[in-house]
Amino acid sequence: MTAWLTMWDATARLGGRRVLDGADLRVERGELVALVGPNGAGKSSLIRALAGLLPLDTGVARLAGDDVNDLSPRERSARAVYLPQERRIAWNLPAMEVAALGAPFLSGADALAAARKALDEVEVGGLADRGVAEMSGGERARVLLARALAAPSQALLVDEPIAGLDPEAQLMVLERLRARAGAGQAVLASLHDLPLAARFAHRVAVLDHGRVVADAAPLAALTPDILQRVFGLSARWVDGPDGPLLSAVRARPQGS
Ligand SMILES: Nc1ncnc2c1ncn2[C@@H]1O[C@H](COP(=O)(O)OP(=O)(O)OP(=O)(O)O)[C@@H](O)[C@H]1O
Repeated sequence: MTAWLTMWDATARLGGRRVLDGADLRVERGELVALVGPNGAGKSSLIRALAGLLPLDTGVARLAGDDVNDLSPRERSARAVYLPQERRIAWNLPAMEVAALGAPFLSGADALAAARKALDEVEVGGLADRGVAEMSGGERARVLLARALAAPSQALLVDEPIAGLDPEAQLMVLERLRARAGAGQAVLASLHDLPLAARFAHRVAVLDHGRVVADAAPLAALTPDILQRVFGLSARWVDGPDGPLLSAVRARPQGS
């Protein structure tokens, strides 16, 4: 079966620096895949390449079997929506109107209905009429996530969807993303919280220097060896009542 999101042998440069270096990744519909890796590993670059926003030097990024660069904006948005890591919004629009921008190809009434549903989905329906410049960072992040969720799309490409959210909201968002996968979407989410990635993702892909160096069920991907080599952690997983917990120290503390 063709995976919904496919990246194969992708290389790309930014500012003369190689940011993807032979990256391979596949995400099927029905899967939540966590993309993890240290700062600068290339997670945002990989997600942007899949969204058609970062040109590849070699390799290919496909949405539902077609090269993303061969698709019109409308076709792209039907196949995958993109939540950027950047949470800035230029205009002080009400949350409802910002979320409705996620569904630009729906009629006005349908777009507003989709926006309302998406705001409720991430539990900020009560902020629908509030200007986004008058919100906290976490509230605004949830409105932007709602904008992505409002799109009638088959896949979600979400860059750090839980960054800046409180612990309860982090769990809520990951539950929602997992439910979206359960409903048949392909979901690729970059995450820094490894225990939450292990708990919620069907699969974890570990990116290091622009290359996917492990891609498997969470604890099969996040082995002690990978945690040491890629993340610089001396770590082990411990069974917790609600999921795996990571006991970790820096493998190479400064001055040692
Ligand atoms: N506009 C740019 N020009 C030049 N280099 C860039 C640019 N944006 C990112 N980079 C570099 O590309 C590499 C990959 O960055 P990217 O943002 O994809 O990493 P990331 O894994 O998402 O990091 P983080 O966890 O910090 O968000 C890094 O070395 C970064 O310094």
